[in-house]
Amino acid sequence: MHVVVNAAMSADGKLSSRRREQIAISGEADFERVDRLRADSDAVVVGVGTVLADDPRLTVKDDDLRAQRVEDGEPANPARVVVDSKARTPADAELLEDDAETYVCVSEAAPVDRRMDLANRGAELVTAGDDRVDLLRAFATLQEAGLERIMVEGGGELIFSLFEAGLVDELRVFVGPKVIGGRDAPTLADGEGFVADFPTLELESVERLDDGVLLTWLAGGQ
Ligand SMILES: NC(=O)c1ccc[n+]([C@@H]2O[C@H](COP(=O)([O-])OP(=O)(O)OC[C@H]3O[C@@H](n4cnc5c(N)ncnc54)[C@H](O)[C@@H]3O)[C@@H](O)[C@H]2O)c1
Ligand SMILES: Nc1nc(=O)c(N)c(NC[C@H](O)[C@H](O)[C@H](O)COP(=O)(O)O)[nH]1
Repeated sequence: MHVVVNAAMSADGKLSSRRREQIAISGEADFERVDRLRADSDAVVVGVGTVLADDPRLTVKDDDLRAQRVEDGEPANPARVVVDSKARTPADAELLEDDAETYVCVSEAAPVDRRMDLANRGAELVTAGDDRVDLLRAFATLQEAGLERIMVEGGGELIFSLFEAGLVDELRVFVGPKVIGGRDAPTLADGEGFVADFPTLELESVERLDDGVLLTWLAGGQ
């Protein structure tokens, strides 16, 4: 399994505003790059915070990229995965629409009726962890289901936990030309934060894109 975390952050490191409203940080070229990365993935993963804030569809937008996947014997869209301890994904969420397979990873603490609602909407449920989704176990189950090329689209809580679990192989960050500010606005890695044993990265490439810069880092540098 290869896990790429992809996100767009403002020049001051925020993923969205303090109201958790989605903000276009990427320009056209970066959104096209994200679409190509989705098309090259077996699954696109988000946390339930992102589902509740943005209601994303997580499909490949470009018709030619979808057609190419089908030609290659793959489903038109990658699978979608929500990390959702308490099964809070709304039954009318866009990513439960039937344009791709959807996995919802829940914990034992998720109410049974909520799990049933999601199963009735066609979601594949993966149960891992007591109170919170155990990411190592959930990702192992996804791998068993044949999902090898994983793209994570955020948000900051999930990204932190993936670094904590040692699951990140690559980090691609578009740094865009906006200042969002706000001590409570989501950043690239939120959660508890590290106080020691900080994950380290090795810079793979730097690319000017739109009016910002795309940084590609590999996990496990000096
Ligand atoms: N700019 C970008 O590239 C980008 C991408 C995605 C999201 N966002 C923004 O990020 C915000 C949402 O991010 P967020 O940090 O609030 O939520 P998130 O998407 O990271 O989801 C976090 C939630 O996932 C659940 N969860 C279950 N198990 C977990 C685990 N082991 N570790 C961590 N979380 C676990 C918890 O309910 C937790 O609250 C929104 O404002 C959205 O617009 C921006
Ligand atoms: N790459 C990127 N640049 C941005 O400027 C921005 N705001 C996001 N935000 C990511 C967030 O998760 C969105 O919800 C999904 O990118 C929406 O996905 P859809 O279009 O619904 O498929 N992502």
